[in-house]
Amino acid sequence: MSAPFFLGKVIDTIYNSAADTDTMTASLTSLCITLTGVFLCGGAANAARVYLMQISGQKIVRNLRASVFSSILTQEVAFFDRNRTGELINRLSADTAIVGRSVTDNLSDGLRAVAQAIAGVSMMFYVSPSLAGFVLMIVPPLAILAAGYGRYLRSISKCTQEALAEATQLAEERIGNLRTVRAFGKELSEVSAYTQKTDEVLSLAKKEAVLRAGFFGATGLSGNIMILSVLYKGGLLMASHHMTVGELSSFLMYTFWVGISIAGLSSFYSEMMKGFGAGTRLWELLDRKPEFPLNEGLVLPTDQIRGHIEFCDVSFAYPTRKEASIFKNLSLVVPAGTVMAVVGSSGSGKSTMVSLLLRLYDTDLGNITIDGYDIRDLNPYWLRSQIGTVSQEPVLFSTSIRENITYGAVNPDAVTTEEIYRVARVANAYEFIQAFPNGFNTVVGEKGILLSGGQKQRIAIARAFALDAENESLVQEALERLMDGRTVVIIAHRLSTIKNADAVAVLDQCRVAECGQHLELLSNKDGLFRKLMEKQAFLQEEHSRALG
Ligand SMILES: Nc1ncnc2c1ncn2[C@@H]1O[C@H](COP(=O)(O)OP(=O)(O)OP(=O)(O)O)[C@@H](O)[C@H]1O
Repeated sequence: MSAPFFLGKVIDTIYNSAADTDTMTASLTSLCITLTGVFLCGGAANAARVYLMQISGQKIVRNLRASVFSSILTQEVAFFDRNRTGELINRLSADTAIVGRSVTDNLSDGLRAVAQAIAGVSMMFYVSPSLAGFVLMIVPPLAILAAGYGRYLRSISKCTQEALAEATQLAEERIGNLRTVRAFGKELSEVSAYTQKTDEVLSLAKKEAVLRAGFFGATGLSGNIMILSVLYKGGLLMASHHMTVGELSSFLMYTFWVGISIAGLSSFYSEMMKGFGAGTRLWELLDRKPEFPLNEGLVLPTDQIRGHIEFCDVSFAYPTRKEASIFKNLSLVVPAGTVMAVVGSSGSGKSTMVSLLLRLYDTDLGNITIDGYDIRDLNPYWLRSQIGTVSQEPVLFSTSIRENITYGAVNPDAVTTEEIYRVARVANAYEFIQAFPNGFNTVVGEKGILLSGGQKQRIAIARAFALDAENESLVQEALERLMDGRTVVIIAHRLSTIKNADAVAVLDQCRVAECGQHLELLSNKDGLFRKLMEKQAFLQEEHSRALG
């Protein structure tokens, strides 16, 4: 007996031999045994399917997260001027989770629904091709409806993720800067701003719910239409003796089965479209090629580097503000082994010079050379590893002091405790670190918030030392040791720092307006440097008067 007819034949037997109790009992028993067997096998197969899909789905999510994170970290710095942290974090956590869900539970349930639908439809065709053809006429309009619904759901899902990203961005920024929010007493207004953002998410969720309800209603209705058409057309076929009661009953069962599969399929389809919507933003990020490479280009032998820096006719504007020129034909020479102090009014481009030297951005015109090599030909990763940076506001990570110091090393795991102690001593940081109850294992808090400004700077100096393995005067002394035997560019505000420099460059009007030794520049009464220093002396005087 062929399989698709099995149930039909069983029903026919039961129907035809209703009077024959023995045959009926035998038939019912065989039906029960068969169904039990099917259930047991189905149970085991189901368990295996769910387990395998879960594991492979989680692996997909893990790989997706790692690829997205790697893609984010390799983008050029200008990318981060355009994309905000909270939004990127949202892509990494929420978007990947949605895509993950659509490829784990959902894909597994979807595959089962597809298999069930294929089996059911094949059975229907096997039992009665003409009836199956008639009943399945509902499929083309349903497919058109599904296509429209899918497209709309995808765009709603994308909008929802974007709204959610904005809410996350707001939360991330305000929580990260809670001290400022509190200082200005803005807690309540920030809460209402956040609620407003999440309201957008809610209204999109409502739209999605309406859409989903409509689609699910339509698929449910199509199931009912299929049953009704089986009863109608099947009834006619039976009346004209083209179908037996058993065949019609089994056909009806397969139709139910296909109806249930369609409900499962529509749920799968909805989740998949939602996943696609969230995924669009992820694929954009994954496919994005950084504007310049991270680890390609010339690597010079370390013993050949002298550190002669030249800015030649450099013109530059930030990519996000192309119309505002920062430099126009700026030229500056910093001879190897010398200390150059760069001064200028606020916003004149001092930090920008350092960003260009580190090749965080490329110049628009002109070039920057180190020992005659254009930095665009050098491997950026290697270039940065040759430059130690100590910032006025050093950024520490919320790990231990030990980890923050070794972060500067090429291979942090290889740095010994003795080396860490040595660099900490040179940076004048050893004493205060050891005074903490947990010493070098003290966790510094987010962005080093649990330390004072001077302590943060000294740890940053130790970190810059690790590269090659209570206050201003200590920082200054530590800096002097760091500068020994190197070419140094200092962005200086204080005369005390400028005094120790071999030369001073004054930035003004997008170029180097004055350059020379500080005494020489000071002697020029109408010079910019003189004016800047007079202003600073005046401000310092004001400041001490206000304090005292
Ligand atoms: N990432 C950026 N995108 C767009 N514009 C920027 C960016 N960073 C700085 N700028 C602008 O470039 C100009 C120079 O900034 P820069 O930080 O180099 O000045 P600075 O001389 O170091 O200032 P300060 O003494 O106040 O620290 C400023 O007008 C600033 O607004």
